[in-house]
Formats: sequence, C-alpha cells, structure tokens
Amino acid sequence: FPLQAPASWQGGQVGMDLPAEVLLTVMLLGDSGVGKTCFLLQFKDGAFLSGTFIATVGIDFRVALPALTGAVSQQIWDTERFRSVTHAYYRDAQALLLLYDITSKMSFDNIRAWLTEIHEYAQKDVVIMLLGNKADVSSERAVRTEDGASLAREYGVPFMETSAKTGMNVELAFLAIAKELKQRAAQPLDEPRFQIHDYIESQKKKSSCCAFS
Ligand SMILES: Nc1nc2c(ncn2[C@@H]2O[C@H](COP(=O)(O)OP(=O)(O)OP(=O)(O)O)[C@@H](O)[C@H]2O)c(=O)[nH]1
Repeated sequence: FPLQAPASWQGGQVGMDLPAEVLLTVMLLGDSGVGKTCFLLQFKDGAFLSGTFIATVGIDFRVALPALTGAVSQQIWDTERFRSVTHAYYRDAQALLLLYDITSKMSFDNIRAWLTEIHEYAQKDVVIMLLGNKADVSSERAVRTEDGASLAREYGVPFMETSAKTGMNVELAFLAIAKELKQRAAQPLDEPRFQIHDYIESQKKKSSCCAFS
C-alpha cells in the first residue's frame, strides 16, 4: 500500500499556488464511533479539501489549505480499524488527536490503552491532544469534564471537550497543534516555547458555533 501520498498532493498543492512551508502529519485516533470522521468533516468544511480514500488500508487522507494555518499544510490520517497497519504510520505522525466520546465510558476507559500504544509506536516528541467529543449531548454524558481533564493532566497532554456536530473547538484543536509544531520547527529548544496548554485555555471558550447538516 502507498506509504506516501502522491507527490502532487503534498505540500498543499491541491489546485493551489500558496507555498507550503511545513508538511504536518496528524492522525486521529480513538474507538469506533467517537466521531473521528465527523470531526474531520467538520473541519474540512472550513479548511480542507477532500483527499482520496486509500481503500486498501482504510485510511482517509486529506490535505489542508495552507491559508488556515499560515502556510502550514497538514496531512490528516483518520484511522481506526487497521491497527496493525497503522502502527507504521505512528512513526510519521507529528501530532495525534486522541478522541473519546463523552457519552461512552468505554471509549474513555480505552484512552489509557491508546496512550500505551502511542507511547510504544509514536515519535517521542509527538504532540498529543486529548479530546472529549460529542460535548453537545450533555443529557447523555457518561464522562465528567473533570475526569477528562484529570486523565490529561496525568499524561501531561492538553485537553478539551469538542463537538464535531456544532463545531465547538474543532478548528481550535487543529490550530493549536499547527501552532505548536510550527513553533517547534522554527525555534531552538532553549528559547521560550509556544505554550499549547495556555493557548487552548485562552481560546477554547470562544469557539462554539455553526450548523451541522
Ligand atoms: N451529537 C454528536 N454526534 C456525533 C458527534 N460526532 C460524531 N457524532 C455521531 O457519532 C456517530 C459516529 O461518528 P463517526 O464520525 O462515524 O465516528 P468514527 O470515530 O469515525 O467511527 P469509526 O469510523 O467507526 O471509527 C455518527 O452517528 C455521528 O453522527 C458529535 O460531536 N456530536
């Protein structure tokens, strides 16, 4: 199966002449049904072009418009079913969005297993963000916000609740990792770093919105 996207897709070149300075690979992880596909689709409406479904491995490939992230383009991998195959992809990912469903305790309980797997297969400095999705369905909530936050603290990763339905915090998740990775690429390690936690905390209440068709 193809490990690399066709060259013509890379660097945000899909019908665009904007320069792509950095190519980021982001993977969405989490149990089946937590909303990974919807999460991507929600963001795609604002920023992404559809890529091609790589049928052989079931991985959905999308390329971002560089305009959104300031000439940072992203490859987004959405994968759930093909665990053994996707181990190979962990190595290439600079960022992982790890989703659970706030209405599913099991999807939350499985986050530890996902994190174990990530630590085994992903790059040591991968940016991980924990996302409690489906925050719009508070009537069926099975996981408290504090429990999400506390698990995230335990693993030292940023956390927020999102809704792929309303769009709440979806764009922020991508923007935060894009900013973090861009800063890392641009700055020597001993200079003050972009604080992804602070950025999310300052931004996350602001973004909620949108229609879901
Ligand atoms: N209310 C609500 N429903 C959502 C949200 N995100 C996804 N859903 C619904 O949850 C179901 C599963 O969403 P998917 O995006 O297919 O989940 P997935 O993680 O890609 O699932 P797999 O492809 O099986 O791994 C669908 O019925 C979605 O409409 C959300 O934020 N809020």
